[in-house]
Amino acid sequence: MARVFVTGGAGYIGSHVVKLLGERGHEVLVYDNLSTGSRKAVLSGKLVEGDILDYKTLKDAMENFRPDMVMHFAAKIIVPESVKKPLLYYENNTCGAINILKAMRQCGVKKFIFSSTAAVYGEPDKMPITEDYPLNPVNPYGRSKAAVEAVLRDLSAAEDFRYVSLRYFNVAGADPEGQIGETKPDATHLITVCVRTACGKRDKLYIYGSDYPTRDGTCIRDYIHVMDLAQAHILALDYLLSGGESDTFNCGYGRGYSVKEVVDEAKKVTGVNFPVEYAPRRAGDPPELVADSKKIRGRLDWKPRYDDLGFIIKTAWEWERKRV
Ligand SMILES: NC(=O)c1ccc[n+]([C@@H]2O[C@H](COP(=O)([O-])OP(=O)(O)OC[C@H]3O[C@@H](n4cnc5c(N)ncnc54)[C@H](O)[C@@H]3O)[C@@H](O)[C@H]2O)c1
Ligand SMILES: O=c1ccn([C@@H]2O[C@H](COP(=O)(O)OP(=O)(O)O[C@H]3O[C@H](CO)[C@@H](O)[C@H](O)[C@H]3O)[C@@H](O)[C@H]2O)c(=O)[nH]1
Repeated sequence: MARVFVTGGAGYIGSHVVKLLGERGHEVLVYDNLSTGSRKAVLSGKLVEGDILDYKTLKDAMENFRPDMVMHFAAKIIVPESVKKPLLYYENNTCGAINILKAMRQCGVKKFIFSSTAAVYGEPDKMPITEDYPLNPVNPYGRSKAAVEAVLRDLSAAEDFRYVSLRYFNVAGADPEGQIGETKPDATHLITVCVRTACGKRDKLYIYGSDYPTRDGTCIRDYIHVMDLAQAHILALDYLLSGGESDTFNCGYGRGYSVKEVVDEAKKVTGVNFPVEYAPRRAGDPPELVADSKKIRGRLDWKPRYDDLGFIIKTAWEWERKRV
């Protein structure tokens, strides 16, 4: 049993991890400013409303809770927004993470799990992507996260501090038990947009770019079910608690779907032939991102349960209809 301080635990991914932590008997404190998260999504432990950029409130909350470990989800996450507002991203994602690491040092907390991203790789010329592929992010969001990874490597080399950095690919779907899911009204993620358009909450879906060098001209991504990702966090926690060294793992299934393939599957799963229109490319989008996931499967014994695009869309669709 561990005491886990979870920043961003009221958000989409964090809330699924918090649910699983609670089910495994871990003690949770969620620290979240509720900018995109929601109080109702926190199914286990307590919530302290605070900003990671507010050092005093952050440190006090950590000091009072005395965690064994920090899981850090709080971040700004929208690639095109990061292109328009880079300072917002560097401040929240890079400075915010440094604040947490400083508070951890002051409170004597030495274990950290970081929400990194496939966006740190940029536009690799080789698929699938292994963890040792050189980092060359092509947008401020990816750079704001790659900067944190550099800090983590240096800190781990210099001090008694160990971390796991999980590089998520495209996270989608919802809790199969239907308790939580994506709630952000302005969510931009493809599968969320598909099911919201199928529900009639949006008029149409735009496919951004049809001239990429891919099999059908639309971007390819590796979509991972949010509950399989949550399970990866539990394994990373066990790994660090049992003395594991600092390490980095891709979180994806290892196969990619094009935007068009996802849209077609969403029409099939929902049974709705929702309106779709082609639009110009979106700034900052790499053509293809597919994980090589051998490392996490081998070293953490990660066994995904929901590796099925139709099932991922189905859980997102059921969640979306329930909250109509
Ligand atoms: N969704 C994806 O596909 C994806 C892919 C790769 C990486 N990630 C990473 O996963 C993490 C969680 O993403 P998500 O999809 O759940 O996003 P989200 O917006 O649903 O969750 C982020 C949470 O952090 C909180 N937050 C943001 N800034 C904060 C601040 N300054 N202080 C305190 N709380 C703050 C928000 O209120 C929210 O609850 C992020 O670090 C993101 O970069 C997400
Ligand atoms: O309405 C839409 C929404 C998305 N897309 C396309 O679908 C693909 C996936 O886009 P999206 O679901 O917005 O995810 P990404 O931009 O790939 O980024 C997500 O996945 C990254 C990891 O791959 C994470 O780092 C980011 O936080 C997360 O937002 C991209 O080609 C988009 O251009 C559309 O064509 N229409």
